[in-house]
Amino acid sequence: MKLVELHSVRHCYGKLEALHDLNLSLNEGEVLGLFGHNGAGKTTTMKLILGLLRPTSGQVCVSGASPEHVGVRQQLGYLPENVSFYPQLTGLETLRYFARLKSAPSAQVEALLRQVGLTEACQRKVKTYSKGMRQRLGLAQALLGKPRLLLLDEPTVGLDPIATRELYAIIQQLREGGTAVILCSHVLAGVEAFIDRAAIMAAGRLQADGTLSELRSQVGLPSLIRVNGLLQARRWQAQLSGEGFNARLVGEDNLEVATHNGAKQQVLKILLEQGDAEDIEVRQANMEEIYSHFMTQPSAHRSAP
Ligand SMILES: Nc1ncnc2c1ncn2[C@@H]1O[C@H](COP(=O)(O)OP(=O)(O)OP(=O)(O)O)[C@@H](O)[C@H]1O
Repeated sequence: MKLVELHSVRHCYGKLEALHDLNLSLNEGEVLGLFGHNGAGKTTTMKLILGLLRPTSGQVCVSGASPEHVGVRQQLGYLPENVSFYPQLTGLETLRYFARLKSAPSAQVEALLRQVGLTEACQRKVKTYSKGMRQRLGLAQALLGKPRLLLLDEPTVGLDPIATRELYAIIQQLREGGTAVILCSHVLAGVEAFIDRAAIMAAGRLQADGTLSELRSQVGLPSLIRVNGLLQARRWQAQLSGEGFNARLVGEDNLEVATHNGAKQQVLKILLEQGDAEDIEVRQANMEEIYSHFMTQPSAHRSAP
């Protein structure tokens, strides 16, 4: 059984149809990246899964039941986009307060503060916390009760690169522990390493859904082979271009060659044969490129909700 299943879900806010015929599912322990432009319907999708909204039509199931079911709600953790706390409470008091609200064992509080790196700051008032600290406290709050499914709405907004990496490391630990995660984000750089699947939404519809390798083969974007420190780069560019490859000179001694799967080995063989490259890097299409591809498809330009 899938942990989450959305069947033909429509959701309307009054006359505005925010989601049209959405079908989406999630397995236990899977991390799904949910991406899309502003207003694409990501938060609405999350709220339906959380049971905070009801679909206008269609069905939303979590663990085979309605998310409004108390037993199901207890399996869910949510970090909203704009997390806010009582500024006068300390981190520890805040988490104890949420533990009571969620009927989670108070023994989890200190362990979670440790997990998100807030032990030392836990006696400080939340109003003195930085944005990154508040996000981490929000994550600890979402993890109370050991949820089977964690929904994170823009968890890296406002985080510096180190804090972002730390947050992803926590998601990685959770995944290893079997927690499923839906990660909704506009920050696509580097996200590939932390997700199992990506769903891309535009104007309330799903444009794409699959593992990264499935999406890569759907989009057919080339891999880039970058060769650094190549003596006579210009000569190699001419040879590769002569053989029909798209080879671009970068500076005087670097080459960038765009190749599709079948040709990758052939290009690498040609480049290795002349043996004077300092470094060769092969880079597959990343999430930003995959996303841009789907967003420039005509189907992504139906009138926005
Ligand atoms: N409470 C609401 N009342 C009316 N319209 C709403 C409401 N919430 C969202 N919408 C509309 O529904 C559509 C989808 O919004 P949603 O917040 O789900 O998008 P999103 O993908 O999360 O956007 P963002 O990336 O900007 O957070 C948008 O057109 C939005 O204006």
